[in-house]
Amino acid sequence: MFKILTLNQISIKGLERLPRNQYEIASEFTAPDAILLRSHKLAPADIAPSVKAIARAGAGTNNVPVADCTARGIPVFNSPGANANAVKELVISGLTLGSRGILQGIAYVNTLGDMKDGAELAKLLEKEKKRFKGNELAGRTLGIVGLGAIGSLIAHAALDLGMNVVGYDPALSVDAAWRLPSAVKRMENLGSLFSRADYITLHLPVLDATRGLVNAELLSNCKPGCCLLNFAREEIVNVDSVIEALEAGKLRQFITDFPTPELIGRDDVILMPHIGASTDEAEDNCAIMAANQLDDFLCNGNITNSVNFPSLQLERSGKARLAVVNRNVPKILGSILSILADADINIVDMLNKSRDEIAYNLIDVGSEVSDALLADIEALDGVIKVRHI
Ligand SMILES: NC(=O)c1ccc[n+]([C@@H]2O[C@H](COP(=O)([O-])OP(=O)(O)OC[C@H]3O[C@@H](n4cnc5c(N)ncnc54)[C@H](O)[C@@H]3O)[C@@H](O)[C@H]2O)c1
Ligand SMILES: O=C(O)[C@H](O)COP(=O)(O)O
Repeated sequence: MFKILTLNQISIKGLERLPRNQYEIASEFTAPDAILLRSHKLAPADIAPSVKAIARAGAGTNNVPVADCTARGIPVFNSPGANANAVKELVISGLTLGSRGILQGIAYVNTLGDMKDGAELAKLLEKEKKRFKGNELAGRTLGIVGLGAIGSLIAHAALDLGMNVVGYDPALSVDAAWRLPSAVKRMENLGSLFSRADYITLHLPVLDATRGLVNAELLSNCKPGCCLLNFAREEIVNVDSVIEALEAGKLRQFITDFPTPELIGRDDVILMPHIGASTDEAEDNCAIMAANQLDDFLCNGNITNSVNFPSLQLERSGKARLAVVNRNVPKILGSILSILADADINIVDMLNKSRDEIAYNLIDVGSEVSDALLADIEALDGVIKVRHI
């Protein structure tokens, strides 16, 4: 029986992927086998020694201490693309809210509750509506920073709205490049994107290299009247620089899913409470993907969509399976295989892959493996974790 610790509310459709005869699921456990979470901020000390895997039902894993998990031999999974459509739809709403006086118009109408004469009300609204006039998106240029799962969906939607689209992504994967519409113009650097766009939307992860990326220097490139949207992460944008750019008229509006105190109450800012992925569909998709990946790892040792481990799947064969995590240095695999050979244990199938500083091995053997032999493998210099599945 595996114990799964949930640190956020996880969609029931995902939890149903973890059958009750194999899994106990609760929000409190002292020695869980795995952690399933969304945006809960996890500290290294919160990860019990019993934890074998962590699954983030969502895209960003900046709330998980990934480097610490790698050092401890714990794979961290996420759900790439599973909430991308939800974010795309909210960004399209952001674009329309940023181009017309929609929120201001709604707020104005709501002040008129005392007017009881319908004809008078209609006359007043016809007189006042010019205050809420805006501009169309068609013909304007949208700059997309980060052209992965979300950025590429937004590129398609913006082109459908008649916008021109320019994009920047220095780490674009081949798969992501295939998904991009050919009409997206590739920008060589962020400065060029910022100087061309009427609207700029951010869809990149927070990393050491992207923290504070949108700063005063970059914002100085903006066309006056530009509108910036941040549905990626708070840390990517320097809020003081954004406020200065708003006050200098460099930016007309800032629309974000990550409010900070100094932004609240400003007329030139639209704040949402981190609801980019808050749809039934996205919550179900993310939870199902995360739970399936966790199940396949705990039951078979297979790894799909990990942010720190290599991707690796091996059909089950033989009597038992060993899953071994070790430092990615020569000779360790040879030492593991020698221990098995000395114990007369035949290897039926095996797969070994590495990613950065760690290597991961699935070894199917023809006979049962004793606890003493597992302890010998675990005691090898450079071996981080051994599981007998
Ligand atoms: N508001 C929300 O609720 C919400 C929901 C989902 C995701 N997000 C955030 O959006 C981010 C992107 O999500 P995704 O699903 O599109 O991820 P993704 O991994 O599919 O795409 C991210 C893209 O950013 C690119 N990138 C990396 N560094 C870059 C840089 N310096 N400049 C430009 N591009 C760079 C990558 O190459 C990749 O193509 C997530 O990491 C998460 O932080 C927010
Ligand atoms: O990175 C993500 O997937 C989003 O920020 C969604 O976060 P949430 O699952 O807490 O809504």
